[in-house]
Amino acid sequence: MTSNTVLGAELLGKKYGGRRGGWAVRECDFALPAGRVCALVGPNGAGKSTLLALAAGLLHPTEGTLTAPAREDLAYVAQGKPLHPRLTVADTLRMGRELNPGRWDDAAALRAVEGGGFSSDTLVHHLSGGQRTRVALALALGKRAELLLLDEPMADLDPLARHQLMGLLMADAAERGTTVVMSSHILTELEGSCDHLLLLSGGRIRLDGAVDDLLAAHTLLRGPVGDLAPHTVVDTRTTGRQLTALVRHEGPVEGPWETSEPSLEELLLAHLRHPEGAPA
Ligand SMILES: Nc1ncnc2c1ncn2[C@@H]1O[C@H](COP(=O)(O)OP(=O)(O)OP(=O)(O)O)[C@@H](O)[C@H]1O
Repeated sequence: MTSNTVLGAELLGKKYGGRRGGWAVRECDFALPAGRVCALVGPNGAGKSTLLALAAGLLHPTEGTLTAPAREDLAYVAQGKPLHPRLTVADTLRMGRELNPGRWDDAAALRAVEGGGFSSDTLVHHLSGGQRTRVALALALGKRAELLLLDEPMADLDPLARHQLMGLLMADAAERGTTVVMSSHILTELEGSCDHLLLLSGGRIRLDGAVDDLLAAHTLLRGPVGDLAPHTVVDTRTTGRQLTALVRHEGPVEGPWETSEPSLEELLLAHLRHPEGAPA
Protein backbone atom coordinates (compact mmCIF):
# COMPACT_ATOMS: atom_id res chain seq x y z
CA MET A 1 0.00 0.00 0.00
CA THR A 2 1.50 3.40 -0.99
CA SER A 3 0.84 6.90 0.34
CA ASN A 4 -1.27 7.42 -2.79
CA THR A 5 -3.74 4.68 -1.75
CA VAL A 6 -7.27 5.96 -1.14
CA LEU A 7 -8.91 2.61 -0.54
CA GLY A 8 -6.94 -0.45 0.48
CA ALA A 9 -7.43 -3.81 2.08
CA GLU A 10 -5.16 -6.38 3.66
CA LEU A 11 -6.51 -9.89 4.21
CA LEU A 12 -9.93 -8.29 4.55
CA GLY A 13 -12.78 -10.65 5.43
CA LYS A 14 -16.44 -10.28 6.34
CA LYS A 15 -18.51 -13.13 7.71
CA TYR A 16 -22.22 -12.59 8.23
CA GLY A 17 -23.72 -14.02 11.39
CA GLY A 18 -26.94 -15.96 11.80
CA ARG A 19 -28.19 -19.24 10.40
CA ARG A 20 -27.74 -18.16 6.75
CA GLY A 21 -24.46 -16.37 7.40
CA GLY A 22 -21.05 -17.20 5.98
CA TRP A 23 -18.02 -15.54 4.44
CA ALA A 24 -19.10 -12.88 1.93
CA VAL A 25 -15.61 -11.37 1.49
CA ARG A 26 -12.43 -13.34 2.12
CA GLU A 27 -8.69 -12.60 2.10
CA CYS A 28 -9.02 -9.48 -0.05
CA ASP A 29 -5.84 -7.53 -0.72
CA PHE A 30 -5.82 -4.47 -2.90
CA ALA A 31 -4.62 -0.86 -2.99
CA LEU A 32 -6.57 1.59 -5.11
CA PRO A 33 -4.65 4.76 -6.04
CA ALA A 34 -6.26 8.21 -5.88
CA GLY A 35 -8.07 9.50 -8.96
CA ARG A 36 -8.98 6.11 -10.40
CA VAL A 37 -12.43 5.21 -11.71
CA CYS A 38 -12.64 1.61 -10.60
CA ALA A 39 -15.16 -0.95 -11.81
CA LEU A 40 -16.11 -3.56 -9.22
CA VAL A 41 -17.31 -6.54 -11.20
CA GLY A 42 -18.40 -10.06 -10.33
CA PRO A 43 -21.31 -12.49 -10.49
CA ASN A 44 -24.40 -12.16 -8.26
CA GLY A 45 -23.45 -12.87 -4.65
CA ALA A 46 -19.72 -12.26 -5.31
CA GLY A 47 -19.46 -9.85 -2.38
CA LYS A 48 -19.47 -6.49 -4.21
CA SER A 49 -22.14 -4.81 -2.03
CA THR A 50 -20.49 -6.19 1.09
CA LEU A 51 -17.11 -4.78 0.04
CA LEU A 52 -18.64 -1.37 -0.70
CA ALA A 53 -20.47 -1.33 2.66
CA LEU A 54 -17.20 -2.26 4.42
CA ALA A 55 -15.44 0.58 2.58
CA ALA A 56 -18.23 2.98 3.59
CA GLY A 57 -17.81 1.98 7.25
CA LEU A 58 -21.36 0.59 7.46
CA LEU A 59 -20.07 -2.93 8.12
CA HIS A 60 -17.10 -3.90 10.24
CA PRO A 61 -14.50 -6.37 8.98
CA THR A 62 -14.50 -9.78 10.64
CA GLU A 63 -10.79 -10.04 9.90
CA GLY A 64 -8.03 -8.07 8.22
CA THR A 65 -7.72 -4.33 7.78
CA LEU A 66 -9.25 -1.70 5.58
CA THR A 67 -7.85 1.73 4.76
CA ALA A 68 -10.48 4.28 3.70
CA PRO A 69 -11.13 8.01 4.09
CA ALA A 70 -13.12 9.21 7.11
CA ARG A 71 -16.92 9.10 6.83
CA GLU A 72 -17.17 12.83 6.03
CA ASP A 73 -14.68 12.44 3.17
CA LEU A 74 -16.54 9.69 1.34
CA ALA A 75 -19.97 9.36 -0.25
CA TYR A 76 -21.81 6.06 -0.55
CA VAL A 77 -24.78 5.39 -2.82
CA ALA A 78 -26.41 2.10 -1.83
CA GLN A 79 -28.08 -0.22 -4.34
CA GLY A 80 -31.66 0.74 -3.33
CA LYS A 81 -30.83 4.52 -3.49
CA PRO A 82 -32.48 5.24 -0.11
CA LEU A 83 -33.84 8.79 -0.02
CA HIS A 84 -36.57 10.39 2.06
CA PRO A 85 -39.77 9.83 0.00
CA ARG A 86 -41.71 12.80 1.46
CA LEU A 87 -39.06 15.41 0.63
CA THR A 88 -38.95 17.29 -2.65
CA VAL A 89 -35.80 17.18 -4.79
CA ALA A 90 -34.97 20.76 -3.69
CA ASP A 91 -35.42 19.84 0.01
CA THR A 92 -33.24 16.75 -0.45
CA LEU A 93 -30.43 18.84 -1.93
CA ARG A 94 -30.92 21.49 0.78
CA MET A 95 -30.48 18.73 3.35
CA GLY A 96 -27.27 17.68 1.56
CA ARG A 97 -26.00 21.25 1.86
CA GLU A 98 -26.91 21.45 5.58
CA LEU A 99 -25.26 18.12 6.36
CA ASN A 100 -22.05 19.13 4.58
CA PRO A 101 -21.35 22.71 5.71
CA GLY A 102 -18.36 24.35 4.13
CA ARG A 103 -17.87 21.74 1.42
CA TRP A 104 -21.20 21.40 -0.39
CA ASP A 105 -21.09 22.24 -4.12
CA ASP A 106 -24.52 23.19 -5.45
CA ALA A 107 -23.38 23.35 -9.08
CA ALA A 108 -21.94 19.81 -8.93
CA ALA A 109 -25.18 18.49 -7.44
CA LEU A 110 -27.38 20.32 -9.96
CA ARG A 111 -25.40 18.94 -12.91
CA ALA A 112 -26.52 15.42 -11.89
CA VAL A 113 -30.24 16.29 -11.81
CA GLU A 114 -30.21 18.47 -14.94
CA GLY A 115 -31.85 16.75 -17.89
CA GLY A 116 -33.63 14.27 -15.61
CA GLY A 117 -37.09 15.37 -16.76
CA PHE A 118 -38.36 16.48 -13.33
CA SER A 119 -38.58 19.78 -11.48
CA SER A 120 -37.01 20.58 -8.13
CA ASP A 121 -40.41 20.69 -6.39
CA THR A 122 -41.18 17.05 -7.29
CA LEU A 123 -41.54 14.72 -4.31
CA VAL A 124 -38.90 11.95 -4.23
CA HIS A 125 -41.83 9.55 -3.84
CA HIS A 126 -43.03 10.57 -7.34
CA LEU A 127 -39.69 10.02 -9.10
CA SER A 128 -38.93 7.01 -11.30
CA GLY A 129 -36.10 4.65 -10.33
CA GLY A 130 -33.66 6.32 -12.72
CA GLN A 131 -34.67 9.82 -11.57
CA ARG A 132 -34.08 8.76 -7.95
CA THR A 133 -30.62 7.56 -8.98
CA ARG A 134 -29.88 11.04 -10.32
CA VAL A 135 -30.84 12.62 -6.98
CA ALA A 136 -28.75 10.07 -5.05
CA LEU A 137 -25.75 10.81 -7.33
CA ALA A 138 -26.40 14.57 -6.94
CA LEU A 139 -26.07 14.17 -3.14
CA ALA A 140 -22.84 12.21 -3.61
CA LEU A 141 -21.33 14.70 -6.08
CA GLY A 142 -22.48 17.76 -4.07
CA LYS A 143 -20.63 16.42 -1.03
CA ARG A 144 -17.29 16.88 -2.82
CA ALA A 145 -16.02 13.63 -1.31
CA GLU A 146 -12.55 12.15 -1.87
CA LEU A 147 -14.05 8.74 -2.56
CA LEU A 148 -17.37 7.87 -4.20
CA LEU A 149 -18.66 4.36 -3.48
CA LEU A 150 -21.49 3.57 -5.88
CA ASP A 151 -23.40 0.29 -5.78
CA GLU A 152 -24.79 -0.43 -9.26
CA PRO A 153 -25.41 3.27 -9.98
CA MET A 154 -26.20 2.74 -13.66
CA ALA A 155 -28.63 -0.18 -13.31
CA ASP A 156 -31.89 1.75 -13.78
CA LEU A 157 -30.68 4.59 -15.98
CA ASP A 158 -31.50 4.86 -19.68
CA PRO A 159 -28.50 4.82 -22.07
CA LEU A 160 -28.37 8.61 -22.48
CA ALA A 161 -28.57 9.21 -18.74
CA ARG A 162 -25.82 6.62 -18.18
CA HIS A 163 -23.64 8.38 -20.70
CA GLN A 164 -24.26 11.79 -19.12
CA LEU A 165 -23.72 10.62 -15.52
CA MET A 166 -20.64 8.51 -16.34
CA GLY A 167 -19.28 11.66 -18.00
CA LEU A 168 -19.87 13.65 -14.78
CA LEU A 169 -18.13 10.99 -12.68
CA MET A 170 -15.16 10.82 -15.06
CA ALA A 171 -14.88 14.62 -15.17
CA ASP A 172 -14.93 14.70 -11.35
CA ALA A 173 -12.13 12.12 -11.25
CA ALA A 174 -10.08 13.99 -13.87
CA GLU A 175 -10.60 17.53 -12.51
CA ARG A 176 -10.67 16.97 -8.75
CA GLY A 177 -8.85 13.67 -8.41
CA THR A 178 -11.96 12.05 -6.91
CA THR A 179 -11.64 8.28 -6.67
CA VAL A 180 -14.72 6.37 -7.82
CA VAL A 181 -15.53 2.73 -7.11
CA MET A 182 -18.67 1.50 -8.83
CA SER A 183 -20.10 -1.98 -9.00
CA SER A 184 -21.72 -2.88 -12.28
CA HIS A 185 -23.05 -5.75 -14.35
CA ILE A 186 -23.18 -3.60 -17.48
CA LEU A 187 -19.83 -4.49 -19.01
CA THR A 188 -20.22 -2.42 -22.18
CA GLU A 189 -20.59 0.73 -20.04
CA LEU A 190 -17.25 0.17 -18.34
CA GLU A 191 -15.18 0.24 -21.52
CA GLY A 192 -13.76 3.70 -22.00
CA SER A 193 -14.95 4.97 -18.62
CA CYS A 194 -13.19 2.88 -15.97
CA ASP A 195 -9.41 2.84 -15.73
CA HIS A 196 -9.12 0.31 -12.90
CA LEU A 197 -10.70 -3.06 -12.34
CA LEU A 198 -11.47 -5.25 -9.35
CA LEU A 199 -13.09 -8.57 -10.21
CA LEU A 200 -14.58 -10.41 -7.25
CA SER A 201 -15.88 -13.93 -7.17
CA GLY A 202 -16.83 -16.03 -4.17
CA GLY A 203 -15.74 -13.12 -1.98
CA ARG A 204 -12.16 -13.21 -3.30
CA ILE A 205 -10.34 -10.87 -5.66
CA ARG A 206 -9.64 -12.61 -8.97
CA LEU A 207 -8.35 -9.65 -10.98
CA ASP A 208 -7.01 -6.33 -9.75
CA GLY A 209 -5.16 -3.64 -11.63
CA ALA A 210 -5.14 -0.78 -14.07
CA VAL A 211 -7.35 -1.66 -17.07
CA ASP A 212 -4.56 -0.88 -19.58
CA ASP A 213 -2.10 -3.18 -17.74
CA LEU A 214 -4.64 -6.00 -17.50
CA LEU A 215 -5.54 -5.72 -21.20
CA ALA A 216 -1.86 -5.65 -22.20
CA ALA A 217 -1.18 -8.77 -20.09
CA HIS A 218 -3.77 -10.79 -22.04
CA THR A 219 -3.92 -11.97 -25.66
CA LEU A 220 -6.92 -13.14 -27.63
CA LEU A 221 -5.92 -15.74 -30.19
CA ARG A 222 -7.70 -17.55 -33.01
CA GLY A 223 -6.46 -20.37 -35.19
CA PRO A 224 -5.78 -24.10 -35.25
CA VAL A 225 -6.04 -26.14 -32.05
CA GLY A 226 -2.58 -26.39 -30.48
CA ASP A 227 -0.53 -26.32 -27.32
CA LEU A 228 -0.86 -22.95 -25.59
CA ALA A 229 1.95 -23.52 -23.07
CA PRO A 230 3.62 -21.62 -21.44
CA HIS A 231 0.71 -19.15 -21.40
CA THR A 232 -2.03 -19.33 -18.78
CA VAL A 233 -5.34 -20.15 -20.44
CA VAL A 234 -8.22 -18.09 -19.05
CA ASP A 235 -10.90 -19.25 -21.50
CA THR A 236 -10.84 -21.50 -24.52
CA ARG A 237 -13.39 -22.68 -27.05
CA THR A 238 -12.94 -25.05 -29.97
CA THR A 239 -15.11 -25.38 -33.05
CA GLY A 240 -13.91 -28.40 -35.02
CA ARG A 241 -10.14 -27.85 -35.37
CA GLN A 242 -10.40 -24.11 -34.75
CA LEU A 243 -9.51 -22.58 -31.43
CA THR A 244 -10.45 -19.25 -29.82
CA ALA A 245 -8.69 -18.58 -26.54
CA LEU A 246 -7.92 -15.82 -24.12
CA VAL A 247 -4.58 -16.27 -22.42
CA ARG A 248 -2.55 -14.38 -19.87
CA HIS A 249 0.66 -14.48 -21.84
CA GLU A 250 4.12 -15.42 -20.59
CA GLY A 251 6.30 -13.61 -23.11
CA PRO A 252 5.35 -13.22 -26.79
CA VAL A 253 2.63 -15.49 -28.21
CA GLU A 254 4.26 -17.43 -31.04
CA GLY A 255 2.39 -19.91 -33.19
CA PRO A 256 -0.02 -20.18 -36.10
CA TRP A 257 -2.60 -17.93 -34.46
CA GLU A 258 -4.09 -14.56 -35.25
CA THR A 259 -3.59 -12.53 -32.10
CA SER A 260 -5.11 -9.33 -30.74
CA GLU A 261 -5.51 -7.48 -27.48
CA PRO A 262 -8.92 -8.27 -25.96
CA SER A 263 -11.54 -5.60 -25.32
CA LEU A 264 -12.42 -5.03 -21.67
CA GLU A 265 -15.72 -6.82 -22.23
CA GLU A 266 -13.94 -9.86 -23.74
CA LEU A 267 -11.49 -9.93 -20.84
CA LEU A 268 -14.25 -9.72 -18.24
CA LEU A 269 -16.50 -12.29 -19.90
CA ALA A 270 -13.61 -14.77 -20.13
CA HIS A 271 -12.77 -14.36 -16.45
CA LEU A 272 -16.43 -14.42 -15.40
CA ARG A 273 -16.88 -17.74 -17.25
CA HIS A 274 -14.14 -19.23 -15.09
CA PRO A 275 -14.39 -17.31 -11.82
CA GLU A 276 -12.39 -19.88 -9.87
CA GLY A 277 -9.41 -19.64 -12.24
CA ALA A 278 -8.26 -21.03 -15.55
CA PRO A 279 -10.13 -24.07 -16.96
CA ALA A 280 -8.40 -27.44 -16.72
N1 LIG B 1 -27.15 -9.49 5.63
C1 LIG B 1 -26.68 -10.66 5.20
N2 LIG B 1 -26.75 -11.76 5.96
C2 LIG B 1 -26.27 -12.96 5.51
N3 LIG B 1 -25.69 -13.12 4.30
C3 LIG B 1 -25.62 -12.05 3.50
C4 LIG B 1 -26.12 -10.76 3.89
N4 LIG B 1 -25.91 -9.89 2.87
C5 LIG B 1 -25.30 -10.59 1.87
N5 LIG B 1 -25.12 -11.86 2.25
C6 LIG B 1 -24.46 -12.93 1.47
O1 LIG B 1 -23.13 -12.52 1.19
C7 LIG B 1 -22.76 -12.88 -0.13
C8 LIG B 1 -22.32 -11.63 -0.89
O2 LIG B 1 -23.46 -10.79 -1.06
P1 LIG B 1 -23.35 -9.34 -1.74
O3 LIG B 1 -24.69 -8.69 -1.64
O4 LIG B 1 -22.19 -8.64 -1.15
O5 LIG B 1 -23.02 -9.76 -3.26
P2 LIG B 1 -23.04 -8.87 -4.60
O6 LIG B 1 -21.79 -9.22 -5.35
O7 LIG B 1 -23.26 -7.44 -4.28
O8 LIG B 1 -24.29 -9.48 -5.38
P3 LIG B 1 -25.28 -8.82 -6.50
O9 LIG B 1 -24.49 -8.70 -7.78
O10 LIG B 1 -26.35 -9.86 -6.62
O11 LIG B 1 -25.78 -7.50 -5.97
C9 LIG B 1 -23.96 -13.59 -0.75
O12 LIG B 1 -23.75 -14.98 -0.62
C10 LIG B 1 -25.13 -13.15 0.12
O13 LIG B 1 -26.10 -14.15 0.19
